[in-house]
Amino acid sequence: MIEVKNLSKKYKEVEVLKDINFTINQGEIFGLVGHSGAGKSTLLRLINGLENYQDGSLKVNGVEIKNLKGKDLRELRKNIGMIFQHFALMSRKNVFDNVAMPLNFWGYDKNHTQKRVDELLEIVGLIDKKYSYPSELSGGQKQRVAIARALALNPKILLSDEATSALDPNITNQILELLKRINKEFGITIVLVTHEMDVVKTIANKAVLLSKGIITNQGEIHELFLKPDENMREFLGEKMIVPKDGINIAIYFPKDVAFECVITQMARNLDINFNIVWGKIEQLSDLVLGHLVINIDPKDKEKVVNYLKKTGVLWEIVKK
Ligand SMILES: Nc1ncnc2c1ncn2[C@@H]1O[C@H](COP(=O)(O)OP(=O)(O)OP(=O)(O)O)[C@@H](O)[C@H]1O
Repeated sequence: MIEVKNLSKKYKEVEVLKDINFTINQGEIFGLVGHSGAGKSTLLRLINGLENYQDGSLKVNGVEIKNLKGKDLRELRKNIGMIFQHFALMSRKNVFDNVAMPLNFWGYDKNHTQKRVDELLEIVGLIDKKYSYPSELSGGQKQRVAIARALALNPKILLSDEATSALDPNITNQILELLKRINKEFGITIVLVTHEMDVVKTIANKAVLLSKGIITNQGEIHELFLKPDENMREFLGEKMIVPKDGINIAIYFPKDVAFECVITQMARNLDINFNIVWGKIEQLSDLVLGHLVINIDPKDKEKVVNYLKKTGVLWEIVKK
């Protein structure tokens, strides 16, 4: 659905996206994650043709975005809804008129617009606020209006630029639940830009991690979290503090063995003692992942390694 190949983007002489490659399939919730200035918003603007790129290819439904002009570009944007951190609502228009804006722009008749706006306000749970003005709404409600407006023309893709960054955690979760429901019920592909890994963890299926215009990591969410490498750990702000003595072994529990008693069984079967020196359970959108570090006596290393190889868990010896 969205295919990015060897894409590069420059602002004057500064290359802000370098050799970007990824594919987003229809119906996915895909995260573009990274620190401020990584190039996430730029990438999102390239997808809906708001900006141009110098090298490489960016195709939406097989169409090269760079080549689109005039009516074709407007048609592309009709198929792509967008929501923003600060909602971008018109303060002088009420909820109904805000949601009706795209329908009016495309010249739909009054009856269709009335019906469609009511339908959308039902979907986002705001039918009772139809005649309220943005200033009378909470942040979460404003974002719901923005979501309704973004869906007005039945887009195939919804782009979300830090849509929950201005909201508190509780409201963030409600908006993420709404986005999940929209994705499921209408099959809309969602691309979300965020600097919060929690957001991606909660709803995305796949993500790319961007750093200074380069993709450092990409894949299924559970893979990214299952065995986070240096880049992921740095992004997550995670510092593993482990003992200097002995051998530290990190064990990652994939989805199908997350709850099995690998550790206790190993202690019993091998008749050894060890310490658990670091641990974390990660709740992802629909699964739980475990990550433990054990500290063993060097004399047990071979036994433990051989045992772990047989269990099917992922593991590695932590470098000192
Ligand atoms: N219109 C522009 N002209 C020149 N440079 C720009 C322009 N827009 C963005 N940049 C630069 O491109 C780089 C990527 O910016 P971008 O906004 O895409 O990052 P981001 O990851 O979305 O960050 P943030 O979360 O802070 O918005 C930054 O170095 C930024 O200064």
